[in-house]
Amino acid sequence: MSRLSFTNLPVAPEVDPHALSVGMVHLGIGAFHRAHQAVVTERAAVATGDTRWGITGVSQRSATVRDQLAPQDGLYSVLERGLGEPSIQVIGSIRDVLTAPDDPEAVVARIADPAVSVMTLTVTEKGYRAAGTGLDLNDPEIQADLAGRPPRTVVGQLAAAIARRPEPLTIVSCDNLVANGPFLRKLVGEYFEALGKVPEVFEATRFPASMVDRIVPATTEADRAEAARLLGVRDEAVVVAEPFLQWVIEDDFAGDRPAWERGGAVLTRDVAPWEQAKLRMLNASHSMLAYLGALRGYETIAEAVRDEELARLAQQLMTDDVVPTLSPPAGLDLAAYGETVLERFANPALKHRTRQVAMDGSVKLPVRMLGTVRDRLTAGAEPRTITLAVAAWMVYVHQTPNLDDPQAPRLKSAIANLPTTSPPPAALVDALLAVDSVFTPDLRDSTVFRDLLVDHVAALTTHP
Ligand SMILES: NC(=O)c1ccc[n+]([C@@H]2O[C@H](COP(=O)([O-])OP(=O)(O)OC[C@H]3O[C@@H](n4cnc5c(N)ncnc54)[C@H](O)[C@@H]3O)[C@@H](O)[C@H]2O)c1
Ligand SMILES: O=P(O)(O)OC[C@@H](O)[C@@H](O)[C@H](O)[C@H](O)CO
Repeated sequence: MSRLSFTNLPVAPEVDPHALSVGMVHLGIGAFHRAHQAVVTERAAVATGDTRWGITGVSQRSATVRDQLAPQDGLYSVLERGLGEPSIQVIGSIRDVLTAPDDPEAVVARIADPAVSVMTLTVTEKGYRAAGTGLDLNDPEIQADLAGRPPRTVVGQLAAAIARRPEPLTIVSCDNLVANGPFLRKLVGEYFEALGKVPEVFEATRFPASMVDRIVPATTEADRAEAARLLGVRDEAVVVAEPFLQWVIEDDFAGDRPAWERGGAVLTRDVAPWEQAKLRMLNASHSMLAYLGALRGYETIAEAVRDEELARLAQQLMTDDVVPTLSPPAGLDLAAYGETVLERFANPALKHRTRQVAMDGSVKLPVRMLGTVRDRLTAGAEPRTITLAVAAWMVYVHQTPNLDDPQAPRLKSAIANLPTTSPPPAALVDALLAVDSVFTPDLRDSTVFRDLLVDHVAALTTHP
């Protein structure tokens, strides 16, 4: 079967890719960007006729996405799976792909290009190379960038490009992090300080916060086969997504940008209440279903949420523990939001693997769960259900042989002395609570939190 390309185009994208010039760079061209920001950017171009916002995608680690997209002239499709028949749309907004490991200098040069005024990134939590609330200056890759090689880390790439630009840039983080924009600004600022030189243009560089939402599981061979059936040509770069799409962006830009609001995004002065509601409700319950679901042997989130006990616990996590910590933005009904989240998780066509959502727990827990635990403890409450989610992560860390986590060696060494079956619950809890890159001293010292963890770990290991 022939391959999707300009000459094999069964369904044309809504935008004419030939007409687009590159005005935007994206770091971390994984599945999510292709199903989210690239789609909104294309819709904005269609709505306005503005042709300046073609995208250069940057593959940060492997050349896989470049090798998928290059033979397809950058074209790919989004396979949308709701409750009815799937639909498919070809997207043309990504105009080229650079691979950072092959040519780090080209990445910096493209971000520094005066035609580029805005960029986005989705490089996962670990891509920020933070330790606690600051840049991890002990990270060997950060040290190598600081020593002057063509930068390979995200923060190093951004700093090098910012320093080269006469005009300030706007950098929009689209990762699931608390105050993602300001956090990234702090990391880049610390990098410049470590270099001993903060360029003047940094002051005017903007890092708006943004809340992103669309469930986009990793693409499988079955997805590629379905895309081929629907398109009549093969698309190696297809991404699968649910119909729901939300992007709330802080309206703080240094220069020109795509009219994202015309593509469905919301521009606002304060993203924090949106972001907090999403991370604490959706992402925390997602992770809880992933850990409890994986422990019960469920392959996908949809299977896990069809287990009535797990669905009840996810609901309880949101209503009992999370909602009391939130100040929702005007117009967001938290009870209805929680219902919608569970309905979205139940979408059987998505096949989001529990093990995919469960990965990188050491960097996800602090963002998704531990803020809620802290707020409830401070309020004198017993955060029972959210602590069950943390306990499930602990048992998962213990039971999973090839743990997919940037801190796997540290976590596994913390529990190395425990028996591989039926570890004493208190010993497992104390060993993992002592990992100070995950748990801050206030949480480590809370007897309420520890006792709840021990109870839950005991229950999970005896009656999973
Ligand atoms: N997939 C979703 O449903 C979804 C929804 C909302 C937000 N997000 C955000 O997008 C991120 C990426 O999700 P995805 O589905 O595209 O995943 P993916 O695995 O398809 O892509 C991950 C991207 O991050 C890059 N990356 C990974 N580790 C890195 C590191 N150490 N340094 C630099 N870059 C690194 C990879 O090169 C790749 O481009 C998530 O971690 C999350 O923050 C995803
Ligand atoms: O993408 P990750 O691995 O950071 O997290 C897994 C999911 O919880 C997450 O991607 C959600 O699907 C997403 O945040 C929904 O908008």
